[in-house]
Amino acid sequence: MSCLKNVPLVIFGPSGVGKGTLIKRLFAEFPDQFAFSVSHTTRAPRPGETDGKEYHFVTQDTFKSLLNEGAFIEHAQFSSNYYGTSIRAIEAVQATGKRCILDIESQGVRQIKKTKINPVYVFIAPPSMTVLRDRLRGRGTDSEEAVQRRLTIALSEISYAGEDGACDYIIVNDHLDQAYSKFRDVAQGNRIDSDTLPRVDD
Ligand SMILES: Nc1ncnc2c1ncn2[C@@H]1O[C@H](COP(=O)(O)OP(=O)(O)OP(=O)(O)O)[C@@H](O)[C@H]1O
Repeated sequence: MSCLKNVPLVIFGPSGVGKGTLIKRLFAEFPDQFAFSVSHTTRAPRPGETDGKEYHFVTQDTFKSLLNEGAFIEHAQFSSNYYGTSIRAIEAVQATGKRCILDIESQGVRQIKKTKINPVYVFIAPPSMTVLRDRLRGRGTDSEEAVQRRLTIALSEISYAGEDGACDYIIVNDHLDQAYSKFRDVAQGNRIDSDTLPRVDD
């Protein structure tokens, strides 16, 4: 077993690129080897959600105290709610012997780089902007306006991934089986050859 297998694995990349699809397949193939950490949130639990399972549900005051104590390696605000990944949540996964998987945005990646956590960073890239647009449309969860917004953010994520030291590996999610095979290799602590970032002028 490689020592790389125990450090958290951070997956980031544009919305709609297929991060969730790859992670779902990994969890299905190796249910005992990988897990998400349980994030904190100030949003209210939805029906069926349990505190400590989907999220640690906390008040804004508790969230702010934890933030001031330096409990979070990354946090973000979406609409009026805060979300954060705590060091303890990562340690809780590690204590079970599983590898912790973090599916986050590039803002979170920048924050984690300032902490003592030293994960492996994998950027999942689309083969092209056209394909990304088609996947976002095909998913059918966003309005055309939202798709355009996501594409604009995607451009800056891809540009960040191209910066020196931004990520350890780039995997282009073109053919799912091939991308998954590379992703599984990295998740299992192996080294792979990075793919090349797509041109973004199509
Ligand atoms: N290699 C692939 N080829 C074709 N379609 C794919 C591929 N990978 C994923 N998809 C499809 O693209 C859509 C977006 O995938 P997914 O929801 O996994 O993206 P995501 O990166 O997790 O997005 P978000 O960050 O918004 O959650 C889905 O409909 C999925 O089935």
